[in-house]
Amino acid sequence: MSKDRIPASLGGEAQPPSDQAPGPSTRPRGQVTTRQIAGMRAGGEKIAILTAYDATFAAVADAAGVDCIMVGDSLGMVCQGQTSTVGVSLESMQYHTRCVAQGLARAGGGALIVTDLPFGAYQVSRDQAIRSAVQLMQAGAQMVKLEGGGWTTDIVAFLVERGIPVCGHLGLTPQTVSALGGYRVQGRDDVAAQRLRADAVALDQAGATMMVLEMVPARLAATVTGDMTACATIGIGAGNGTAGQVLVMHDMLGLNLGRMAKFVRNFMLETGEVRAAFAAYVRAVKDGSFPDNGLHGW
Ligand SMILES: Nc1nc(=O)c2c([nH]1)NC[C@@H]1CN(c3ccc(C(=O)N[C@@H](CCC(=O)O)C(=O)O)cc3)CN21
Ligand SMILES: CC(C)C(=O)C(=O)O
Ligand SMILES: [Mg+2]
Repeated sequence: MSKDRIPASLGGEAQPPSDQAPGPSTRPRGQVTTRQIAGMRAGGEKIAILTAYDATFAAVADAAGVDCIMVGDSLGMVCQGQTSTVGVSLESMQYHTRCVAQGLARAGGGALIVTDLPFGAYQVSRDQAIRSAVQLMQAGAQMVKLEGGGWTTDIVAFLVERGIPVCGHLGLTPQTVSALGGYRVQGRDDVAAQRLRADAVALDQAGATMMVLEMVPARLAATVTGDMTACATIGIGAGNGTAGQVLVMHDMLGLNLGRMAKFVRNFMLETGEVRAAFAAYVRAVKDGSFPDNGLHGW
């Protein structure tokens, strides 16, 4: 699906980069679909995403205009107080997905729900991956996200063929923090950059609708977002050349247990109120003013 460019008749004509901020979102009210995400990627409207883990915050983020809500396994860190995402269970992901889906249903919200497959729920086999993904879809997810390149291509294609939209995740993949040796920038040298580009193309061809690029050099993320792939690249600490952005909700509200990552902007400081902070984030992503720190020094 992601290989098919959206025809101009559906508003999918690619636009050259522009200094001018795009107008208000053309997304119709109601449920955001994978088709609309593909159209936004092709048409140049930036995709604004926040994480949420419960009904109330999900409904408030939706009302502020986020296109997707990610039920991230970061909940292990921000909700459960763990120091990594490695210990998060599939049951926890189901529970928080249900909370978010219920909140959106009750508020009449239409943001697309993307839930992380947690560590250990897709590494064993394609069988295990589809069973886990089905559990998340039945809990209310509308797309599942999994981390890694190379070896995941096969799993992504398998899920997509069976009707489960997939979001990839390359660069800093927190589930493999032990192997990576810490939460650090990825794809810096030529070999690592080439591997990331190859992984991105493979995920795109396997049918991924979206792809998170976490803590990679801005130039590399922008290259992957060019003609190389058709899927919607979503950056976090990856500059502003991606098709969209995501932040952990708590971070952009200025709330954290540990050290705040450099790529975070605290939207509470300029707004003083949660609803306004979410709205300011959506506006800043849509008009391209967040992130504003170019290469982030990496
Ligand atoms: N609250 C929260 N926000 C996140 O963005 C997040 C989570 N939790 N949990 C899952 C992963 C882990 N992530 C992280 C965790 C730490 C850094 C960090 O410490 N970055 C430093 C180091 C940079 C470097 O050494 O190159 C930074 O200053 O940005 C970044 C992303 C992103 N995800
Ligand atoms: C930050 C997003 C991309 C994520 O994976 C998470 O919240 O777990
Ligand atoms: Mg995650």
